Amino acid sequence: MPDLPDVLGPYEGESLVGTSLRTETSRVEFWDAGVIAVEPDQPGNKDVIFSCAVHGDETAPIEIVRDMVRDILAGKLQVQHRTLFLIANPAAIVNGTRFIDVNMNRLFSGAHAKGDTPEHRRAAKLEQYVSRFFKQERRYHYDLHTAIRDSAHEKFAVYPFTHGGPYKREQLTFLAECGVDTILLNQAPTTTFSYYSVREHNADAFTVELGKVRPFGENDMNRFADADTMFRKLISTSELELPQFDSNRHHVYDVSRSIDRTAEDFRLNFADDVANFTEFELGHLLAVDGENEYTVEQSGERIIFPNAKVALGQRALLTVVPMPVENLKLV
Ligand SMILES: O=C(O)CCC(=O)N[C@@H](CCC(=O)O)C(=O)O
Ligand SMILES: [Zn+2]
Repeated sequence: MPDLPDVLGPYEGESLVGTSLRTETSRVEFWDAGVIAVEPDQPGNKDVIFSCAVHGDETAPIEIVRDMVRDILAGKLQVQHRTLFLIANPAAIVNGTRFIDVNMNRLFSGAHAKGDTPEHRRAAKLEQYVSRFFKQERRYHYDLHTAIRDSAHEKFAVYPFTHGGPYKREQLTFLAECGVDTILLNQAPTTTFSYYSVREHNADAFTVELGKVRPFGENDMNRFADADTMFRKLISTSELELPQFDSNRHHVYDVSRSIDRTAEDFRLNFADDVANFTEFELGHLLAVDGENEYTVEQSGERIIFPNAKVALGQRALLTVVPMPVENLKLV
């Protein structure tokens, strides 16, 4: 792994914290290590957050964010809307691991108050930065990730629980333009970063999975070109022009079950190289959690985010079922 300064540039370094720099059209403020706010002199009406490295080994989103920040500072990307970049867990990046002590993406919406690890403290601060940043009515937060496994749908987004509210055509179209053609509808509150921004700040927020986890230097950045182009357009264009919503562009899955690891002897009944969105036959044994066996209950049920190594009490597997786009309540 390259040294941290090579990865994040000087923007992560303590030296800049509390200072700001000017570009031709905006002020760039360094609120904390990896917390960079861009305040255009004449801001448009959107507040946009891009976060990365909630999981420290998910490197492609870090490179995407780093390059946007570099280009803003070099005057190559002129920002029209207030934008906050969050490099969520710099310590885990340095460590080259998903996290130092605990999975940070289970610590939002106040869950950070139940512990005192570096991740707990950082999640609390990230919430404060988001609260300090969001001011205007139109709020967006794209929390960028890459997944541990291969995936039948390379790019997908988790649409956090809407509590019965409608799903937004504009957001589905924006994501599709980013190459994210698959959406998982979460059906319960979670302690993820994206749900926090939805629930606490009424933002359009998503966990966006852009590909597979790879070490620095091994990402084929061409695979992220559409996402990168759209992210840049979003913050540099006063009103983004999107194509008409087209239901044929989207694959939608409803989260059916969330299976937690509750026992030491938890195992998945499929190989490590089985990809996300793989479908199993009705009755197929998916996981064994101590005395409990989890089998496929619905035809078309597929697995997503399987991880037998999660801490006790955490989600080890989701199952999803396809949902016709026509069944969605859209606005
Ligand atoms: O690839 C995996 O197994 C994990 C990928 C990952 O980190 N996913 C997020 C999803 C968050 C959400 O449900 O919104 C996570 O598990 O934190
Ligand atoms: Zn992740």
